[in-house]
Amino acid sequence: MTPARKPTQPTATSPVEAPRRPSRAEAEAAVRTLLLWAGDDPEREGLLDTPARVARAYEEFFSGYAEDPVELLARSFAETDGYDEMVVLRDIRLESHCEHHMVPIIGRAHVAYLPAGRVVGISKLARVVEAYSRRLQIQEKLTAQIANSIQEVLQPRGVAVVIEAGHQCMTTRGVHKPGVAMITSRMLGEFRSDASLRREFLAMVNSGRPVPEA
Ligand SMILES: Nc1nc2c(ncn2[C@@H]2O[C@H](COP(=O)(O)OP(=O)(O)OP(=O)(O)O)[C@@H](O)[C@H]2O)c(=O)[nH]1
Ligand SMILES: [Zn+2]
Repeated sequence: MTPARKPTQPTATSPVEAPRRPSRAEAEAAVRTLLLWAGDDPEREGLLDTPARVARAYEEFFSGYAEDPVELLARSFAETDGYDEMVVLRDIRLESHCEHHMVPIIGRAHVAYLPAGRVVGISKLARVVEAYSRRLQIQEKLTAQIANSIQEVLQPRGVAVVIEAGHQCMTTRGVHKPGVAMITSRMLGEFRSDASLRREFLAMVNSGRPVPEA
């Protein structure tokens, strides 16, 4: 698992330092520069507090870097009377930001696993979705990270993750195509090897429904 705030890994030949986190004052100064870049006046009354507001908003949007999904999934329960059927969490609201344009990705995630003795608190699956969503992302990596972390920590017989989302970098700028859904999936273990399980999961989440507009 990649530790928080270390996007690059050192290699044997070239140790890579995690980038220094700027101070809040430096972050606010950067927002003032962007306000000027947008063509406005950061000194006018309506914008005076905006750099501080944006810094606070970033703390919220990107709080996932400080979350450790392994910790979130660490507590599991074995008293299930042998329950070994699929557990599905459907329609988990997903709010992320695209790493290319830093604009919202809005959608929903569907997460399933096949317990192997132990089950996890269902809110923890939604928390794992949040921990990875509240970072700069591309949807493929987000989907894989959610599935991989559940597989690694819980070690179930299989994990399935589907994400359906709209990307505001495609709706409010650039190619301007509203209503386009990006759908990604990651199937591990028995979900990957057993087509009928996969179909059962996909039927449960009914992934063809309209995606929320970005
Ligand atoms: N695969 C993938 N691409 C994404 C995702 N989010 C945004 N993109 C795309 O990332 C690409 C970045 O392409 P660039 O050509 O470097 O950027 P750009 O000039 O702003 O591209 P346009 O969006 O086409 O204007 C764009 O095609 C985006 O649509 C994602 O989650 N996954
Ligand atoms: Zn983008």
